[in-house]
Amino acid sequence: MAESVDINQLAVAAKAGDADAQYKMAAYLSGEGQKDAAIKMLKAAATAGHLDARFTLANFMLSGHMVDRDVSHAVQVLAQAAAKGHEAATRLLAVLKAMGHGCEADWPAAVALLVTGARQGHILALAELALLRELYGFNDDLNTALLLAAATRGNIIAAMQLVSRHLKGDRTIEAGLAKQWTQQGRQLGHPLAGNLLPAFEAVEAAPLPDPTAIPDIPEDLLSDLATAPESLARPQARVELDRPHVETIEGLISHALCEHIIAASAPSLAPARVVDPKSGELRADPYRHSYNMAFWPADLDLVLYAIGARMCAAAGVTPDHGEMLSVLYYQPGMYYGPHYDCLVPGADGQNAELERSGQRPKTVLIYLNDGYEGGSTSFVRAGFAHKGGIGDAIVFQNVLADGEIDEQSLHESTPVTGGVKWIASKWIREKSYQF
Ligand SMILES: O=C(O)CCC(=O)C(=O)O
Ligand SMILES: [Fe+2]
Repeated sequence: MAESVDINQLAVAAKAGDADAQYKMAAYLSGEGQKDAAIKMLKAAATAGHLDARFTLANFMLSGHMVDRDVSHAVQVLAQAAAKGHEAATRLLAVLKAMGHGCEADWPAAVALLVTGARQGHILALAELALLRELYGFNDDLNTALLLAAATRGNIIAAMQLVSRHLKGDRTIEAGLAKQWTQQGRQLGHPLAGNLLPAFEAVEAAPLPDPTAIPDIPEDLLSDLATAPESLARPQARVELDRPHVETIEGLISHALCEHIIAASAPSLAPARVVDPKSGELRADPYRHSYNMAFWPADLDLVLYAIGARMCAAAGVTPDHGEMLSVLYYQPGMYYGPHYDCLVPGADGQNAELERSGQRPKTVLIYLNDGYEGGSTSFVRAGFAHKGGIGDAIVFQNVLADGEIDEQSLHESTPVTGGVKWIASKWIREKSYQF
């Protein structure tokens, strides 16, 4: 059998010290369920300097999959791979430096890694640098050039950002290319592409432009982005209700950033599930009839991290108090039944959670799209319902001043009756969130 010959050859090469063969052998052994042998191979490849092996090993150490969890060691291994220009390692290291996960929090160092990646032509870094600059209030030709460079190198998120701008009257790309990228977006499952296609139905497709050169990224760009995202100025909050305490903030983030959250979350959305307390198995959640996902550190990018930090700031806490940024997606008929976001002492698993990171005193939501019917955030006892526009936030308090659950905070998402609803959610903890 061809495969077994390949594996035999691989095993021989791995034994002889070929790092690439060791890396491939590790994947094969892992697939065969030989965990210990797989990890030994992976470590051998990483020690020999194989960059993908270092990145994979760091991811395992970060999550505790296959090896003991060791976040600070993961950071060291990522730093070694990033120093040699490994794209994914540079990107993940930037997020961990921003979070201070396994290392000291160092926002300027995180930004410097993003800029280094962009200068090296890393596709995601080019797109993310443009979006981060937008979050910092810079909307200029450099952003357009960064998005264009990412899009022409095949990044569909950047391409769809330019399509979306085109629909708002920006003529960086012409209609034929907008159509072509939208069709690609649809094939790749970009969540916004399907809806946009009719806008270009009558247009002739154009050939792809040649990949443009990497734009010049000036040195002073670093100082433009040096302020930590939680310290940036924010639009004024408006108090909507005293009990529960509800505030709204118009335009906490821009439309383009909402589109980025939607696009980044879509591949991981799954129907909401709960663990059945009797069988211990996952089953459909009777209260939560929506699709959802959460961005764990390895799924984040610096833009998403900065958005999360901004949400925490809107709740008056530092970023470490926020749980993972989550996204909820409701199709017609879907809803999130009446619930409290705060933890209930004595409920299964919640005592340990309360002990670890304290209560969940506040919730921050950002409305990511509009044009749907139904789907308001409704405080069922307080008789207050709200539906924000794109990029608007709502911040509400789940507990009273004495820390007890505020029964008035019982809330729901009413059923969506037309179109689809996207929302980003961040639950805020009393103490630094331990995960
Ligand atoms: O979708 C909504 O409006 C509510 C979401 C929510 O209650 C939550 O994420 O805790
Ligand atoms: Fe909630």
